[in-house]
Amino acid sequence: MAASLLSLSGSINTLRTPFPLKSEFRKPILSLLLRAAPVASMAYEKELAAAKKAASLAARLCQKVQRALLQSDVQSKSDRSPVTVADYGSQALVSFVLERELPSGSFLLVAEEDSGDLRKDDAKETLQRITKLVNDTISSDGTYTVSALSVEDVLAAIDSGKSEGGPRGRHWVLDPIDGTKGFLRGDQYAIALALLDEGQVVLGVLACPNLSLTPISNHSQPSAPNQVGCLFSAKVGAGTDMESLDGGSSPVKVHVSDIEDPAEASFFESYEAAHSMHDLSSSIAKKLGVHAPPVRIDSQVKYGALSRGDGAIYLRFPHKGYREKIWDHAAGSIVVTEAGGVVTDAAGNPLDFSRGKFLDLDTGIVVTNQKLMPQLLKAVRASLNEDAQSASSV
Ligand SMILES: Nc1ncnc2c1ncn2[C@@H]1O[C@H](COP(=O)(O)O)[C@@H](O)[C@H]1OP(=O)(O)O
Ligand SMILES: [Mg+2]
Ligand SMILES: [Mg+2]
Ligand SMILES: [Mg+2]
Repeated sequence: MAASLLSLSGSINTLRTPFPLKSEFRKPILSLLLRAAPVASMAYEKELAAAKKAASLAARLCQKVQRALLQSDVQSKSDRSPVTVADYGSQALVSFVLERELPSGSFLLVAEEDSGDLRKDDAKETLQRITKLVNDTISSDGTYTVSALSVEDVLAAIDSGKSEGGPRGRHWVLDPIDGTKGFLRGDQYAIALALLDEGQVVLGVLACPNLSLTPISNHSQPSAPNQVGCLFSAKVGAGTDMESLDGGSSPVKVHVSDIEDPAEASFFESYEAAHSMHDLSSSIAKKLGVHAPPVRIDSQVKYGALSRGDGAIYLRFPHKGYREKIWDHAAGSIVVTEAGGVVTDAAGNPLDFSRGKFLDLDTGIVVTNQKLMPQLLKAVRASLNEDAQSASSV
């Protein structure tokens, strides 16, 4: 309940409460929550600092692997082994850092990877590589005086991520590399880490090693190498910050686009057509009156870019049968909502992170600012109806 009340973000219309709330009660409850806001801004401070450190270190490991992958002329880009090494290495590092930075209390982590395949006989070499990468990254940071981790330590750290989540207690939620396809292409990917408290996302961090600090208006726009690498962080009731991943810039508050006219808006969608129905997005954008072509980016980097107003809308409509996982949206959604945006499913319901590993969604995920959301949901409904009608007439 306390965490639910602390999840004050955005407008009264997007306020999530653990019980149905009639509209006439929204105002008094909002003012109550506003009075509680200073408490909210002090909460989770240690946890946020630990999450930023964990995601930054994991990003360092991933960058090293991606650089080696792109420079190698032997390894084909379709070879999944480098990404496997980086996924596991990133997960082990995040779990290592969180456990050291927050030693008190039980540590529960819901994460994408587990050590099953790594314990097989043919994975010995891969496991050695991961262990070396993790140890090298820890010693490059220099803040932990621990002896080198053994392969068993690394396996145990990866397996800390076996929590199932749910509505009770605190659970960290991790995607060690979100946007595997982008990672392999040398494009965008993110390390996405969030904390759930009593089923609510209370903080989130997105490390985006290939995102430029300056706004992107088009995916293909190159940026100077020294301007690349962003860290977004958000805490309930405290807004969203962006800083450079290398620590070379101070955090700045970011805000979603304040565009009210969809004709001026641009929209993000998955780079991969297999991850989201591009036809449906273009039909929605057309109905809404959006002129600009879609900006296609991999991973939760889309949430980060949207939180600083690079684009105004994010549309995600996975193909039938795909079930969204909480680690693919927990960090991204709080980064956007704390920057003033709204994240809902296609029916306009807020995302519910309290049901375990999966999100129980109506059709898709839509993200925009508060002004555009009503029009966007109307266009979404119209396009989905058309889609259903044409499917039934075939
Ligand atoms: N068939 C699929 N449909 C939708 N999303 C997918 C599918 N396969 C993997 N994903 C996940 O979608 C996210 C990236 O999608 P996008 O870049 O299109 O936004 C990633 O979390 C990716 O997992 P992973 O974390 O393994 O990369
Ligand atoms: Mg993912
Ligand atoms: Mg992943
Ligand atoms: Mg994956």
